[in-house]
Amino acid sequence: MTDLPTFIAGLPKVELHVHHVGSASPRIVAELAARHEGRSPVPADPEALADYFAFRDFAHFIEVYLSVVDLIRDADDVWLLTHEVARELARQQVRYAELTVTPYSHVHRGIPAPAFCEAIEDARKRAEADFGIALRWCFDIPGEAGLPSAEETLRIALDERPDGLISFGLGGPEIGVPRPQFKPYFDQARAAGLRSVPHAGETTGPETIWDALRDLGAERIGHGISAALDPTLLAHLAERRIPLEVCPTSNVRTRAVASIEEHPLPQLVEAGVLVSINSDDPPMFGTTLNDEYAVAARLLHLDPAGVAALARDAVTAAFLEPGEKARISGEIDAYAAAATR
Ligand SMILES: O=c1[nH]cnc2c1ncn2[C@@H]1O[C@H](CO)[C@@H](O)[C@H]1O
Repeated sequence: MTDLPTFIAGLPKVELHVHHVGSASPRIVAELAARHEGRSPVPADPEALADYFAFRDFAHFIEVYLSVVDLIRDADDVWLLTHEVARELARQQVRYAELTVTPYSHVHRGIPAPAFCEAIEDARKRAEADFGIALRWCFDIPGEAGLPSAEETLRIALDERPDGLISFGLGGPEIGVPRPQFKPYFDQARAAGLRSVPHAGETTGPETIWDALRDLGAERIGHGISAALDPTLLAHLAERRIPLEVCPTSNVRTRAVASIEEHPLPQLVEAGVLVSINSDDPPMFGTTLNDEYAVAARLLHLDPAGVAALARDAVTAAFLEPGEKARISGEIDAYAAAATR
């Protein structure tokens, strides 16, 4: 029997809640910072960068996040970031990932939408060829930029419509950014066949999750951890099999949760809610997807069979064609059977 970290490292997985810029490794950040020497507060030195990625609170996290977004100045930077993020996911045996990108933030910094979409699409196709990983895009609205960014994000999604685009999201701060105002944009995105996956209940209460369900037609919820405070919501999510994209270490590092021991993941699972485990912004939180599976295994007291079941739940929650779901689940079953023989 292999030890749990080794089992997790080799386990085929999917990742559903991971941010494009948030996945820039220290090496990539250093390379991008070096390209724009001196004009950024983001340190190029990996040691200094680890200290830079320490957040007083969620608002401070968003401020730091946007300083890394500033490093991405042209389509080449976009391509480099995307291809390297795919490499790191594939290294962790990720077969399929829904990567959240925020086109508004890059277009707003001078990268034309067609060039941005061409860069992510070319990197996506090259990553599939180079690493055997399937990437799909969630275009998300940076909530702090309000309705103008919602308008622009929807326009880019519908006008450019890159082949890999499958979903429409809403990120950034929740406090002071009520979900209902974004209903018209989610209505149009869903009418165009995009799946609805807003963040909600990360730094605010269950009512934000109810708003995301009722006003934005959410099919999955980004984070959604405050559902643990509302038994009616828990029952609703469980009965309707509405998945939560849980990112345990993220919630501790952004101070949304005081400590990993207090994370509500066990209550969510106990209530029968379908949960996927994700890394969110791994280098910024000093974690990896594999580390997040190890954290979940510890919090949920899982053995390898239990961890394999978590991986299968993420496949269930994915916006994947049924045949692809069956293929990846079959890989998980075969791996788990061999490893636990
Ligand atoms: O954990 C998170 N919660 C909310 N937004 C996030 C998170 N990680 C990265 N972003 C990103 O923050 C940017 C500014 O709004 C958005 O691009 C969003 O995708």
